[in-house]
Amino acid sequence: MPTLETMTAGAAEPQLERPAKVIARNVNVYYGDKQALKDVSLDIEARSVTSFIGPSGCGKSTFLRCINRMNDTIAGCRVTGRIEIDSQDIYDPALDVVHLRARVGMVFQKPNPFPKSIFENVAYGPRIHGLARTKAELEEIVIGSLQKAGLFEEVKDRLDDPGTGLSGGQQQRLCIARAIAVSPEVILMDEPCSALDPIATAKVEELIDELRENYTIIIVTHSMQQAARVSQRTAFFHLGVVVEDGLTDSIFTNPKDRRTLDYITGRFG
Ligand SMILES: Nc1ncnc2c1ncn2[C@@H]1O[C@H](COP(=O)(O)OP(=O)(O)OP(=O)(O)O)[C@@H](O)[C@H]1O
Repeated sequence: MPTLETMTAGAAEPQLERPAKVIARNVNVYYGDKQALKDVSLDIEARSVTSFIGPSGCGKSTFLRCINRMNDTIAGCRVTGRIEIDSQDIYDPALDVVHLRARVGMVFQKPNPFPKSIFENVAYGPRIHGLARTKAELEEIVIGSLQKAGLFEEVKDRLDDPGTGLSGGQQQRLCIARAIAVSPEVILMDEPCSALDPIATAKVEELIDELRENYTIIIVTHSMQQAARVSQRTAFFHLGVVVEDGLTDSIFTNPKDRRTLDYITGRFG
């Protein structure tokens, strides 16, 4: 573990190795009178995994929800500032939010398959977004998504069985298949493994590593080990601000801010 002495004060953080997919500038979020995020500015690298870490209540999920405008659905929640995906302002009033949420998929803490068959769970999104013209095309999307989510071999003989009958880890991979099925560009994952056992967690982490070739992934995690295992970049949140962000290795071995050091060495959180 690093000590304050080993921290290089003010060293310039390396630039992103790939273009930024998501750019946030001066984002503030309020729930009624309470400010949950303060002036957050962050670049999220394309086709890479970024972890959001930080103590409970510091605003990680709030910021995640800004990226697909899920906060719009929370009464009393107000967002200011600017967020762009591929240079497009996602808070532009003319933007189609349904289309945005297809581009920016989300996987939640608790696996939440629909009370439908395994097939229908994955087919639902492509159907409502009109992505398949024929039954064969729809089947192709469903099978391809289950394959990408590393689940197809385990469920290929029971696609008509209820999704809710799968194990927790399989359900989470089903939810990832469901997110992938509408060809998103960004996948947001809010503590996707916290309800899973270590073996199911390892499978989902392996999957995240494979998916980063094609998708920009942001994962909120309480596990610093998980952040270190799965992400190339990490942002540390504390009391509604992003204290620092950078390459995961540098955040964990050479943090620049005392608060990051205290968090990663377990002094709080
Ligand atoms: N729907 C909501 N209504 C009111 N306040 C909220 C709401 N959601 C979050 N908050 C508040 O905003 C702040 C940030 O919460 P948020 O859930 O984003 O933090 P977090 O870092 O994701 O926490 P955790 O790690 O515990 O999930 C907290 O003070 C929380 O109580």
